[in-house]
Amino acid sequence: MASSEEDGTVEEKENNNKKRTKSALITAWLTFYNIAMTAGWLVLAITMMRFYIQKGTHKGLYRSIARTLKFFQTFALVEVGHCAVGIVRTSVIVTGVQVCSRIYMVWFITSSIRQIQNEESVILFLVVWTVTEITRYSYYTFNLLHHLPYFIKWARYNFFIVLYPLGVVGELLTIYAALPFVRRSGMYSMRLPNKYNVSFDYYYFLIIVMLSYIPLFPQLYLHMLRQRRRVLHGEVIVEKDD
Ligand SMILES: CCCCCCCCCCCCC/C=C/C(=O)SCCNC(=O)CCNC(=O)[C@H](O)C(C)(C)COP(=O)(O)OP(=O)(O)OC[C@H]1O[C@@H](n2cnc3c(N)ncnc32)[C@H](O)[C@@H]1OP(=O)(O)O
Repeated sequence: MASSEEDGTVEEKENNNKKRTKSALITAWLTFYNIAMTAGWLVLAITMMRFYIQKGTHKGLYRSIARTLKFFQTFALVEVGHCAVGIVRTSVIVTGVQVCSRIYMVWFITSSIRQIQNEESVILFLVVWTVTEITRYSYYTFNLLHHLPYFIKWARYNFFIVLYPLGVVGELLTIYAALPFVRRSGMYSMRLPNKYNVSFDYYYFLIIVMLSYIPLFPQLYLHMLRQRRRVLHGEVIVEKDD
């Protein structure tokens, strides 16, 4: 009897130790990840500012940051993994839509179509993303370190009110600017007849992507407004399971 009680206690202690080690490893990984991402977006911000100050124009700016942008934006896929394995309390769907739409914007629109890289709309979404991400990742970092300055918390849950719609405007105008080039070049499209007997028109796909903002954006925006009420005003929000 005594020995089984002792076993129970030893087992409990071992389980608690394992849980503590796991939680410390997760915190260490998330802290590293968030610091790396804050640094990445800070590098992008500084590179963009330096480019503009030195050249006095936004033309050529996208090309100068394309590699770094592709790297850090694509690396954000890790975040979908964080949600999927449950190490952060965020919906896989919300994060997935957010991250994938950005990666799509970078790889399959802006980087693929050189003719649109100097559009003002590209600069608009780049500036908006950069401010958002520096704020968001520094919020997560300070939060994990239990030293969160109030202005970062405030910025994380207020900036998006203006930045989110501005980012969407920048993205939509960029896709719109891409349409004529996509139509003319027939890029990423498959015309019949072909050996797979499949037809795909990237031009119409882009129009569908633009239309998909109509149902998706309000949901993401409302999600952020609910997060804002929860974090800044302490409201208890019961969300549907995504
Ligand atoms: C084929 C392609 C098709 C494409 C189709 C396109 C349609 C797309 C339409 C929509 C378009 C959107 C485009 C995006 C544009 C922009 O980004 S514009 C820029 C402005 N944007 C914003 O300001 C919003 C940014 N988005 C978000 O913040 C997202 O909603 C989010 C990234 C998914 C985060 O939301 P959420 O996690 O729910 O909120 P949080 O409050 O931040 O986190 C909840 C809890 O989880 C913890 N946490 C999350 N991540 C981390 C982390 N990395 N490290 C540590 N902790 C993390 C966080 O601390 C919270 O914890 P608690 O406080 O304990 O609850």
